[in-house]
Amino acid sequence: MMKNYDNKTSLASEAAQLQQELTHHNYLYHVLDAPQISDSEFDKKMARLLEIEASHPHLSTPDSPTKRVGAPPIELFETAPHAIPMLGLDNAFNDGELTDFHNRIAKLIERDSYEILYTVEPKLDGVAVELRYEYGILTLATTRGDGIIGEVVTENVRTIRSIPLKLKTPGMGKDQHAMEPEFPTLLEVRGEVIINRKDFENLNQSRLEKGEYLFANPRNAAAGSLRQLDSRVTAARPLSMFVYGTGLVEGMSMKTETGYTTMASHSEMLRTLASFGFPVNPLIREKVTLQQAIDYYRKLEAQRDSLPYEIDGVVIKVDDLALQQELGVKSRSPRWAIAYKFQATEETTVVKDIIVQVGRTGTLTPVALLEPVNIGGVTVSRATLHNMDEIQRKDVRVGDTVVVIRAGDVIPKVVKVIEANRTGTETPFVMPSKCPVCNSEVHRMEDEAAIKCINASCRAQLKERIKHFVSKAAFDVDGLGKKLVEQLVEREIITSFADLFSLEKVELAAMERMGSKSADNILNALEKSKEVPLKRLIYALGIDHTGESAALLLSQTFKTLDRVMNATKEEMEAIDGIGPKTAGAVHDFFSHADNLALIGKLMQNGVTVLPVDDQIGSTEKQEQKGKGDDEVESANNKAEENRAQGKIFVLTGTLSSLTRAEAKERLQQAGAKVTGSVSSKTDYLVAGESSGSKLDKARSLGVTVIDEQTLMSMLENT
Ligand SMILES: NC(=O)c1ccc[n+]([C@@H]2O[C@H](COP(=O)([O-])OP(=O)(O)OC[C@H]3O[C@@H](n4cnc5c(N)ncnc54)[C@H](O)[C@@H]3O)[C@@H](O)[C@H]2O)c1
Ligand SMILES: [Zn+2]
Repeated sequence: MMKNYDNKTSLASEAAQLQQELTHHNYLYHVLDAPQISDSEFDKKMARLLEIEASHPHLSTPDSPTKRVGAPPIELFETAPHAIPMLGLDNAFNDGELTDFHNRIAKLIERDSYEILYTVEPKLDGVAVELRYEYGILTLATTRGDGIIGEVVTENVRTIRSIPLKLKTPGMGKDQHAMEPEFPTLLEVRGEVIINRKDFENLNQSRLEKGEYLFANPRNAAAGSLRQLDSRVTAARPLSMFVYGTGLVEGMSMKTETGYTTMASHSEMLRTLASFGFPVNPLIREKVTLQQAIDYYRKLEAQRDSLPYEIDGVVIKVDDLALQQELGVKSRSPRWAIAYKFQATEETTVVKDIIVQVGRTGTLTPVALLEPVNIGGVTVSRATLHNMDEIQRKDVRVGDTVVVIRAGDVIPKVVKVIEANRTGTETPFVMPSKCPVCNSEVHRMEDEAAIKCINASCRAQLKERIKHFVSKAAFDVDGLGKKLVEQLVEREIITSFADLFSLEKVELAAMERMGSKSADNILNALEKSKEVPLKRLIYALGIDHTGESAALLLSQTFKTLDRVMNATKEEMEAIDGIGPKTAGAVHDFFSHADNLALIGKLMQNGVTVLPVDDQIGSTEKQEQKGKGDDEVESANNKAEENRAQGKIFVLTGTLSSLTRAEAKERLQQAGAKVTGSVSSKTDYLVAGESSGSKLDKARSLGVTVIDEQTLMSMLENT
C-alpha cells in the first residue's frame, strides 16, 4: 500500500519536473534560438514524459509540453493568429515504429494497408514559416510560435530571395475567357526557412571574429536570422526556403497548367505550389508504398552528409487529401503524417582534457578529449579544436560542457561551449612552446592561425604525410592502415613516401599483426597504385593549400607533371579557382631541391603518371557512374532526374559551396553545356551572391533563374 503511494507521488513529481524542464528547454530553443541540451536529450525526456502521461492520464495536464508545439511568441514581435493551427509531427525512430504508424492508420480508415500511398519528403532542419498571399500578393509571414499564434516576420521574409513576393499565374494567356485569377484569392503556404551548412559555417566564423554569440547549428542560425527586429540583419543572412504544405485556402479551387480544378492529393498540391513559383524540394517523391518509404529513408540517410543543407529525417505524409481529412489531427500533430528521424549528429558532453597533435605540415592541432558520448551510433571521445585562436574565441576550457557535432566521416568538432553549465572550476588551455613529438621549438606562421613544428624530420609530420599519400583520394593503397604507417616510420624503415615503393616483403611481414599473406597484399596494392592519374599525384604530395579540387584544376590545365612543375605563379593564378596562396605553395614546393629529388625517386621506383585524357575516359566516368548508384531513385517522376542534361547554363555571381570552375565541371559531367553569356537560348542562369547584369538580362529574356541550392539538387539528381 505504502509503496504504491510512494511510487505515485514520485511519478507525479517526476512528471512535474519533466514538464518544467521541457518547457524551459522549449523556450531556450524556440524563443532564444540557444538550446542548452542536445535534441536527442530533449527527445529522451519527452519520450519519458509521454510514457508517464500515457499510463497516468491524470498527470497529463492541459499545459503539458506533450500537448503543445514550440513556445509562445515573445513580446518584441507583433503577433498574428494562424487560421489553421500549425502543428508538430509525431516521431518514429525505427522501421517498426513506422510500420505501427502505417497499420494504425489503415485500421482507423478501415482500408487494406497496401492501399495507402505516401508522399515522402526530406525533413528540413530549419524553422517553420507560414506565408499568406491575398490576390496573389504576399501580405503576411508568421513563425509557428506556439502553433496557435505566431510572430509576424513579414518584412524579414521579403528579403529571402527564393520566396515569391507575387505568385506566378500558370495559366495566364492560355485561357482567354478566364476573368477570375488563376490562383486562390487567399492562399496560405507553409514551409521551412533554412540556411545552408556552408553558409552557417561562414556566418559562425564571422561571428567568432566579431566576438559575437555562436549559433549551435544551422537550424538555430536560420531561426535566429529570421527572428530579427531589423529586417536589414535578416537580409544579410543567406536564408532560403522550401514549401511543403498549405494553411487556409479560399476563393476558388486552384487552377493549374495541368488543368486540375480541385486538389485530390498532397503531391498534386505541391506541384501546384511549384507552378505558382514556390521552391519545392526536388528530393520529394510521390505516391510511394510503405516499403518504398523505408527505402527512401535509407537512401536519404546515406545522402544526408552530401546535401548542402541539414535534414534530420524524412516526413511521410498520406498522399490522398480525403484520407488526410478523414484521419484528422491530434492536439500537437496530425494523424496522417510522421517524421522518421535519423540518428543524431550532435550531442553535448564534457571536455576532460585538451591535448596537442602534430599534423602532416607540422601544424599543432589542439584536440579535446571528451567524456565518451554516443553520437548517431558511434562513440566519440575526441574532437578537433582546430587552433589556438579558435580555442580562445570559443573560449573552450578543460571541464566545459560543449556541443559536439559528427557528420559522416568528418572528424568530430566542438561547435560551442554551453556557458550556463560553468561551475568556475574550468581551466583554460595553454599551447606548448615545444613540439610534443620531437621537442623542437614551434613557430607561429605569419598571417596564419597555425602554430607549426618546422623540424622537417619530425616523425609526427612524416607519419601524417605518408598517411595522406596512401589515402583514398591520393594513391589509394588498399590495406596500408594508420597503425602500419606509424610502425614503418617509428622503426625508420621508411623516411619518405618514395620509400613505400621499395619496401620489401620481409620488412612488411616483420611488423606487428602482419603475416606473409598480408605483406603480399600490401605489395600488390602498392604495385597497382603505381599508375596514377596526375590529379591524384599532385594531391598526394601534400602541398599546402592544395586539396583535391586544386589538384584537379592544375592537372586539367597543365596536363603533364612537367608542365605543372614548371608553371609560374602567374600562370597558376590565372586559373579560375586557384588563389595566390595555392599558386605560391605549389611554386615553392617545386622549387625545393629535396622535393624534386623525392619526385625523381618516385619515378625511379616505377611510378608512372597516366595521360590526362585517359583519366576522363575511364576513371572520371566510372566515378560518376558509381555515384549515381546510391542516389535516391524516383518512384514517379523519373523525367526530373538528370534535369541538367542537354541544357544550356550560364553561371554568375559567387557560389558558396564550390567555385564557378567546379560548378562548370560538374555541369559538364552531367551533360550540360555552360556558356559565358545569357541569350534566349539559355535554359538556366545560376545566380550566386551579388549577381549583376547577367541576372537582369536573364530576367528580361524570361530565362529561368535558379539559385545555388537548386543547382546542387539538380546535380545530385544526375
Ligand atoms: N535541444 C533542445 O533544447 C530542444 C528543445 C525543443 C525542441 N527541440 C527539438 O525540436 C524538435 C521538435 O520540435 P518541432 O515541434 O519544431 O519539430 P517536430 O519534430 O514536431 O516537427 C515539425 C516540424 O518539422 C518541420 N518540417 C521540416 N520538413 C518538413 C516537411 N517536409 N513537412 C512538414 N514539416 C516539416 C516543420 O518545421 C515542422 O514544424 C525535436 O527534434 C526536439 O529535439 C530541441
Ligand atoms: Zn616536431
